[in-house]
Amino acid sequence: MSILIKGGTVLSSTGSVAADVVVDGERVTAVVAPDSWPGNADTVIDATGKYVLPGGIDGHTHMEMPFGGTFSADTFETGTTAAAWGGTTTIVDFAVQAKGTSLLSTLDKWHEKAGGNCAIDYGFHMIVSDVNDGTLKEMDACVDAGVNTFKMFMAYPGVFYSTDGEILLAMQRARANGGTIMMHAENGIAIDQLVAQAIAAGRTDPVQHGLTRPPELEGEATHRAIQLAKVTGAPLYIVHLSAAQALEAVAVARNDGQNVFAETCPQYLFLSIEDLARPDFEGAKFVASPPLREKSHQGALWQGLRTNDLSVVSTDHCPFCFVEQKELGRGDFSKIPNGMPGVEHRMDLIYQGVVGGELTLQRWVEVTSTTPARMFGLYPRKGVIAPGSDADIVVYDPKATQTLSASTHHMNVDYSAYEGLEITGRVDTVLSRGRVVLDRDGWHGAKGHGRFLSRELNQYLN
Ligand SMILES: NC(=O)NCCC(=O)O
Ligand SMILES: [Zn+2]
Ligand SMILES: [Zn+2]
Repeated sequence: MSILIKGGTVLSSTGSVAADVVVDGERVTAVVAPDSWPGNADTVIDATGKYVLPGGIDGHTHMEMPFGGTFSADTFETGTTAAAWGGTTTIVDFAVQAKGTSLLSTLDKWHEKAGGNCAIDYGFHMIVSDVNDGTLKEMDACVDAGVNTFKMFMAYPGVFYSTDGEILLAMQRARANGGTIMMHAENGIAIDQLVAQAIAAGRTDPVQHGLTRPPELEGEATHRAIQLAKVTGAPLYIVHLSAAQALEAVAVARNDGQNVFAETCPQYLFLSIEDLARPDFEGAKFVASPPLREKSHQGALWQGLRTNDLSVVSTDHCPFCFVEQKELGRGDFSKIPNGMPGVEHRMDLIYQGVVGGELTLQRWVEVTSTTPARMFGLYPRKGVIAPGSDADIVVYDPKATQTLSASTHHMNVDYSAYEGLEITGRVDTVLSRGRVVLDRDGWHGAKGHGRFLSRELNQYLN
């Protein structure tokens, strides 16, 4: 089955060019000057006036994640389908080690959950929540199994939290086996005290979630994680960075030549603590950790994306329904399941940065696709349109407009964090490994099309 995508502007992280793209089977076979391909394709996609870009890679999602006594609402099927609707053709989700269990049994469990259910390709990171001799040894086996990124938590004492000593041990192991430690950097010990004080004083509304997790405690934890990484020589990737103080710590380390990388998420660029403060428990829709910040942080984050101190935009997609799930924390904000939906809107929202002059087109592609591909060991199979690459391709209409809404999105969650937001740009057609999974006629994908990606090591280091 061959496909010719003709008449479009092909984007990469380094430039844009008028070109036609030829796909044969699952791969790109040629990128040629307009109208120069002599062959006859089975299917021709007219991309006139549109961008043709490598499919998005969302390196931070949580499908069916156990959290706070419930599970995030998207299954691997619904979540990967929604991702594709938004122009994302690869996700890297998190397998979650429960305390007292092994990493390899955890990995088996996540393979069972995702296998045969994903509409697009997927990989796994491993959440390490129980550091012991067995776990440390198993980290090597995870690397061999293509899961070489290990998320640890300085937040959530009693749940996912690791002590500084445990983090140090895991970093030493990652230093030895080529893995990368991903860090949820918030000072959970201090935060828990602030949370207990708020509850005792009767301050129980969702906005307290933000007020008890001040940006200084993200900045402090980020700095501490960076120092532990420096002592051990391990590479470090800060996940869901939200605060200017944390960005400053990352920038200092990078200027020093340390292998520290960071991602932010659309919610920190577009939403704020004012959303957490919405009345009638509406703020619960916006409870995620780190919390939404004052708007003053947003300019620093956009700047960080330009300077590459923030190299990746992921979503931290972790949806919980407002009715039934967020409800668990009515009367006690600390019981609201942490997380927000977003996997469907990342490409569109970051494109607003292009529309608004914050980012170039090339940088849009770089932070949403090419850098995640390199960071998570998938390049050049993913993250670029070039001969030999997987034909994960998005045809994007830069002039179309759309209004984001729960009534039209495809995520399995009963609200949109961006309800009513009018934006410019829209996904037109998406190919996943050469299969047109959606176009203007609708959905043509299928659960089970997505394959597990055994990933190479971080390509910025190896
Ligand atoms: N971010 C969040 O609130 N929920 C998902 C788990 C995590 O990434 O910490
Ligand atoms: Zn986290
Ligand atoms: Zn997360």
